[in-house]
Amino acid sequence: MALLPGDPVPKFTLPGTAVPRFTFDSAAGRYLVVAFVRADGAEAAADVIRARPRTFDDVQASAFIVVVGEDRERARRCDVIPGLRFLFDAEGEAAGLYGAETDCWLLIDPALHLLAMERSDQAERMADQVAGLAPPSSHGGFEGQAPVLMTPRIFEPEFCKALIEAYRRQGGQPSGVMRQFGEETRLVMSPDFKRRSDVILEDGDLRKGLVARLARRLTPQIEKAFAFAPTRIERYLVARYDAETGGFFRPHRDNTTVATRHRRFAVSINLNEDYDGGDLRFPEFGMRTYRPPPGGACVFSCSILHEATAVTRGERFAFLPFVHDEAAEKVRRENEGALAPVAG
Ligand SMILES: O=C(O)CCC(=O)C(=O)O
Ligand SMILES: [Fe+2]
Repeated sequence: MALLPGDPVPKFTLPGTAVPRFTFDSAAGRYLVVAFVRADGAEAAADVIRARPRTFDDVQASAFIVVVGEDRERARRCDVIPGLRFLFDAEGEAAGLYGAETDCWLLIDPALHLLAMERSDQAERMADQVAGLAPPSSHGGFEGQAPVLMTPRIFEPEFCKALIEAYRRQGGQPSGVMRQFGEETRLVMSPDFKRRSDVILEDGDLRKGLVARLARRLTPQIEKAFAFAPTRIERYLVARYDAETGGFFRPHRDNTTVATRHRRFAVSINLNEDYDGGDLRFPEFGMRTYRPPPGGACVFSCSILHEATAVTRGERFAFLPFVHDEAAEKVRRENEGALAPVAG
């Protein structure tokens, strides 16, 4: 089926110059220009972008030159950060998803929907057009707003304090990210992508207290906002991001590996407020940030792109479970075999 303007664009993951796997859809939040080219056209395509550094600055727009087929010059290709990245589609997999011949330029909106598709003779015109487009946050003609639930007073102040104390007692460990390698889902450390320390709560009374508060105060709100009734909690996890390490979690989705496919909604309940930065942002839906008050929750679909911005002063504590239902629990059981045993 041919891709038409307005359609969501297919997702793909390809190697880049600096990373073995670049997840294209994590670049949402700015206009994206994607050029599918053969190796012999790659530098000419890159020149179109390099000539416009003020447009391709990773704020207004980012460009991807996708080299389809063999590329003998691959080792010599240079990204220009911000703005320009090469991706290598040796098997023509991504080009195939787009029904793209190797002379195809796409303009994609910040929410990953197609705006225009052109041949390379129109590339300069397309690149010029990007400079004049509305800021990414208001690309639809209105200020973007993420489909998230912000709801206060899930935990009372004393309970927030008790969770922070439990964190300090147990001591946080640097936390990793889930990645898919073939059939296996592995937990890997990636300090450029996520910088945070976590505790999985062991205290039975605290766990009971958590379940009771979520069931009484949060579940009804989720049912009302999303017509979804969670029955399961995953991860009794208290996280700490701090200013010393500039703690952050870069844009990601929570259900992209086999062993995490069952996740439905992510919950961020802030436990304190004496810090700067450390806000949530949903780049597909604008650049405004979301910060639940202490004890309050931000609930969002595990499928939407989200990030936790860097903490620049103090420390941020948050309780960060995922919730799902019985149908999703079946999916979890089917897929739990994919999870690689954690080493050590
Ligand atoms: O810091 C947050 O509130 C969000 C954390 C997050 O996205 C995650 O743990 O997957
Ligand atoms: Fe997340």
